[in-house]
Amino acid sequence: MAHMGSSKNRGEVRIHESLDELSTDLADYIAELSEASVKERGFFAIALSGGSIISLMRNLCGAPYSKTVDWSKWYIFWADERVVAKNHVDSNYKLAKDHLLSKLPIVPSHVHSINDSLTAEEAANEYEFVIRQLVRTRVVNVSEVSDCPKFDLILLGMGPDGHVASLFPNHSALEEKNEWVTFITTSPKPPPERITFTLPVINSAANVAVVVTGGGKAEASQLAIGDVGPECPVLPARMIEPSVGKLVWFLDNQAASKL
Ligand SMILES: O=C1O[C@H](COP(=O)(O)O)[C@@H](O)[C@H](O)[C@H]1O
Repeated sequence: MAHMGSSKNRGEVRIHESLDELSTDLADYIAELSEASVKERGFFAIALSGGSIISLMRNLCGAPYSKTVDWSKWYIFWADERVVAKNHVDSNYKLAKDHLLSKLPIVPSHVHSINDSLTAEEAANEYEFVIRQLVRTRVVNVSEVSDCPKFDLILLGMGPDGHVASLFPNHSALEEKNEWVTFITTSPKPPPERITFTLPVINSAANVAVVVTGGGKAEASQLAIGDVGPECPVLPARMIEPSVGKLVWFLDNQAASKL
């Protein structure tokens, strides 16, 4: 049974006793948001991350979701991507394709990944252009309070250093206010070249979920969600503050052990 709570201005916090329980809750949450978005707008625009979150979404591939979710209305994006070939072991696209997308009846033309033949800067610019076209046709909604896209759901993981998407602590990409998608060539976690949604885009989403598991992330979880003093470092994960959207944290007991 998950413990639910809220942390001052840090959204809803769901703490799970096991990874199985977390996966079940995460699949239910995503399916409910999909149903609500399709009913309201006719589309479900979801941005994925790489890393551990993909295997934690595994329950979506089975019953009842294979029958109850309207997969034809899903449009897939990435909150961040490593600038490597699509068949490279480091590719977030490959990870999602191998373990999730290939098992779901998603329309291939609804899957929007980066162009892997470009430089990081070109790939970021082109990806932003693609998103702009889809905002124009309202496949991706637009924010009422910024000129940013309003994704129905952005799913994020968090590294032990508190990074989310490819927004790393003390990196200048955190300051980007104008671009929707930016690029970095100096990621402290390999591979070095990446593209990433910027904070304004993440904070304009209708829903943001951050999924964090394992004791190695307990300290960062405390700094990202807990009551901390002004002397504590402000991690990128703490900068996730949707302006009108809803923020939900999915933690296991170990990641939540210092909250
Ligand atoms: O490099 C990345 O790391 C984060 C966190 O990954 P995790 O395996 O620790 O959950 C991930 O969310 C991001 O998409 C990825 O590019």
